[in-house]
Amino acid sequence: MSDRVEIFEVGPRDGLQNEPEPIPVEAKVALVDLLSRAGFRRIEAASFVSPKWVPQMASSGEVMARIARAPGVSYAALTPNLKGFEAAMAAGVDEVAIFASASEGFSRANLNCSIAESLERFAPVAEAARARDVPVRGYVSCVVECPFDGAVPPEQTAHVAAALRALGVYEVSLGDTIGQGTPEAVDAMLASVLDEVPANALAGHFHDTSGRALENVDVALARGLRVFDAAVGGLGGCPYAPGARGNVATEKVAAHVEALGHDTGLDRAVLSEAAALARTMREGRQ
Ligand SMILES: CC(C)(COP(=O)([O-])OP(=O)([O-])OC[C@H]1O[C@@H](n2cnc3c(N)ncnc32)[C@H](O)[C@@H]1OP(=O)([O-])[O-])[C@@H](O)C(=O)NCCC(=O)NCCSC(=O)C[C@@](C)(O)CC(=O)[O-]
Repeated sequence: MSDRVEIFEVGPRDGLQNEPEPIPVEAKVALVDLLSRAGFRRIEAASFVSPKWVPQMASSGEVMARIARAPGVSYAALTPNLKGFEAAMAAGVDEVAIFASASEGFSRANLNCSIAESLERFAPVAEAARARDVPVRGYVSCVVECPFDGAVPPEQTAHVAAALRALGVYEVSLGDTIGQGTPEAVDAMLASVLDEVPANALAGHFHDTSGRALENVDVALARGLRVFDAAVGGLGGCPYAPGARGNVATEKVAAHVEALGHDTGLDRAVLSEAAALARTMREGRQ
């Protein structure tokens, strides 16, 4: 078996957004530039959210202005509303992401509104993106477990994934935001989501809080998913999800899926360099 597995690199955004001390723009740019040489097709480099909510991402425009864009790489950013979308366009972002939650508790904590209200807010973003021919990705957070509401029923995740698809997202990334998903729970969730969205329009986004991320990658591979979000060096966490730790490390996922016979198209030597840089960014505060 040698089919392609794509790793969508989220380190510069999901990885760094939770860092408590401001990281200098030069360091963020150096990380993105290194990742640009590693062979990713897509790198989430920025987030145009309220700086009051996520101060670390306030420098996103500057980061986008200073990175050396590699041909063929799509540089992505989160955009929770039209204000974020316009800022992302001004910064030259190639694709945007809207992000909903499968649980009401996390939706309130992360976006200050209900799931239904968040979907209403995303509609004009999706419409504006369509008008400009900008691809839109969708995230669903807390797909199996929520730090506020507990276990999330699979149908609830499927409902939100379907709603994002209906808004026109080309891919729905399913987030085990706090990394508490067991392989059984992830499998049940995927079975339900696959009734609504085909595997080739889904991505797995696993945090490694409980050390089960690779098992969950295996479950998702068996269900036909071929895209996984990961953060180089295992950076990460979500400021509005208590207990959320790092995203699964990119180099770990790459080694794992390559050992299973999949091709990632990544340069593992450059990836190691990027992981070392990511670790120094995190260790800067230890
Ligand atoms: C959605 C809001 C804005 C609502 O926040 P709000 O306070 O309800 O909204 P508001 O409209 O009243 O705005 C408050 C202030 O923010 C400003 N503002 C408003 N929007 C923007 C914007 N786009 N860019 C810059 N500024 C903005 C706005 O202008 C105003 O400024 P003020 O008048 O007070 O000076 C807020 O809740 C927010 O920014 N939330 C984002 C939280 C976030 O980024 N969380 C982390 C990302 S999600 C995640 O990590 C999960 C994921 C995707 O990785 C998958 C997984 O693992 O599950």
